Amino acid sequence: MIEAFATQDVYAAESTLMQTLAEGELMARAVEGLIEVVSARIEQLGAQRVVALVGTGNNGADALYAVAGLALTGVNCAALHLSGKVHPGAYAAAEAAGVVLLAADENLTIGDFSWGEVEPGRADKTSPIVQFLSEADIVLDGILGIGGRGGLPRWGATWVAAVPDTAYVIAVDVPSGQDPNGGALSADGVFADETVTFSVAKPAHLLPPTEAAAGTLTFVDIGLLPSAEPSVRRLTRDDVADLWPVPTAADDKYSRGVLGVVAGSERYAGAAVLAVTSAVEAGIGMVRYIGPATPTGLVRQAVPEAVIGAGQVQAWVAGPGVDPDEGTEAGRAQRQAVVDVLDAPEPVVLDAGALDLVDDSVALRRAGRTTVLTPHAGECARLLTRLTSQEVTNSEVSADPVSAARRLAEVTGATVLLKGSTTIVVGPEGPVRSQADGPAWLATAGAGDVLAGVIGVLLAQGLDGPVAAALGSLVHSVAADDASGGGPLRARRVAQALPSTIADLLNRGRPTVV
Ligand SMILES: NC(=O)C1=CN([C@@H]2O[C@H](COP(=O)(O)OP(=O)(O)OC[C@H]3O[C@@H](n4cnc5c(N)ncnc54)[C@H](O)[C@@H]3O)[C@@H](O)[C@H]2O)[C@@H](O)CC1
Repeated sequence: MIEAFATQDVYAAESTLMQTLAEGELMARAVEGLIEVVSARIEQLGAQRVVALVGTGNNGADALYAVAGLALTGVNCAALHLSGKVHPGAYAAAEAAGVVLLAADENLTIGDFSWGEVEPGRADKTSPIVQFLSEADIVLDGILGIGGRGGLPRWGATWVAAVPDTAYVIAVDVPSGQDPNGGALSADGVFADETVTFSVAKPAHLLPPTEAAAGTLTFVDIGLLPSAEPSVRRLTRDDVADLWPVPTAADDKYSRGVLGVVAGSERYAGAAVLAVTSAVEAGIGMVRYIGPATPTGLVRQAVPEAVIGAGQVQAWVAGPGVDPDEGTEAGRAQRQAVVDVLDAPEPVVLDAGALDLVDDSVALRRAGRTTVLTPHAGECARLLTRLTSQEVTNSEVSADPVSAARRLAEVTGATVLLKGSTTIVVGPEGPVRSQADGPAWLATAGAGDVLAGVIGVLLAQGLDGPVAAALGSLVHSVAADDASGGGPLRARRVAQALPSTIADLLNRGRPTVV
């Protein structure tokens, strides 16, 4: 599991740890790890020149000490820093190691040359800053770390605008200008190829949309161990074996969980097949399917294991392919079946068409009962608009998905899984969960029906809402990765990949006995 901690908790852990260490030891560990990572990239990329952007805090000191260390091993290194506002120890080390140093003023002048007119994104080629950075193969961003607040200062934005497109950008700890605790993305902040962070992730690394600015996340262990609760959790493939329910010899099909699936309509009949297939492939004891004639016929044919009709279940999936507008008798009956599920005592996944049937009675009706809502951004915006009587747009949800998911969890009392390239899970309490494991090919019709089936299986087997949602999302994405092999995929293949994906994940790390 990857856990991200809020900056105040990281600072608290730092100060506790520093009391046990010699002065400078913690930064020395960070710098040593940073040098190791940058050296590896120099080798991999055949890089000739490394340029550090050095801010006024310890983050800048990390970057400057790192280029000093690299220069001592013969690497061609340079550093841009603010005149008079640089860590003295790091500056002395860089000077002694022969790092080429350029000091710039906060008021955007260097000597007589004013480069204050350079607009971020439209760097003036005659600017000495642009020229200084033009030869950089690797740029080490040490402008702001976890002490950064309120985006980049103007001088910092101008430095970033001068970074050549061809450079490989490594952010030290946090991409400068992006809020370390996550939040809106800053367009003139750093968009790194890689971020080297220390011991633990920060929320910006795991949460959309700032996650997009962090690039690949690399950890350097400096011994930090925050005692606070994490703000964000992300499951990894290594966690699956500990969480996924595995049957024992004492189990039968009923004890392994029975899932009720209310899915499909005349118009969206295939969704029923996908959700039921997914549940069966993900290892449910039994599926009971409820739906109109056409999807029922398809389910009978495609999934002979499914039992048609109501009966006792341990959890429900309601909504895939349910058409909220179907005016037929069968359509009305299917909507009533969804409404009945809303009142069921068992855990429930409400997806797609069922979300349109969620009104402000849901918090009361499902109080004390496990409920997982699985909207995408558009469905989340529609739900929030309806439930809060305030217009919320799709783009508002996409710009700050964490706040939107939190708000929806608050007003419904449910666990909200907000779909996206990074999927967010917010429970009624506890940390935010974030999963970003699937290939972009997974953005395909029917993928959500398969996801709902997997989460339903986990709820039927007794997992709580947030864990079922996050684990379901991870396994669904890994199955998609396995099915895709780097190319296009259809939702049915994601469902069909589930048995071998789950087997691989369960056997991961298990020693082979020959
Ligand atoms: N405390 C420690 O012992 C360690 C800290 N480490 C590094 O130290 C970093 C944190 O250092 P700091 O606490 O000095 O914080 P930063 O280096 O992130 O910068 C804080 C400085 O920038 C200023 N600042 C913040 N936002 C600004 C803005 N928008 N415009 C202009 N100035 C702004 C602050 O007033 C402060 O002077 C970590 O991210 C990490 O890189 C590592 O060396 C590990 C050990």
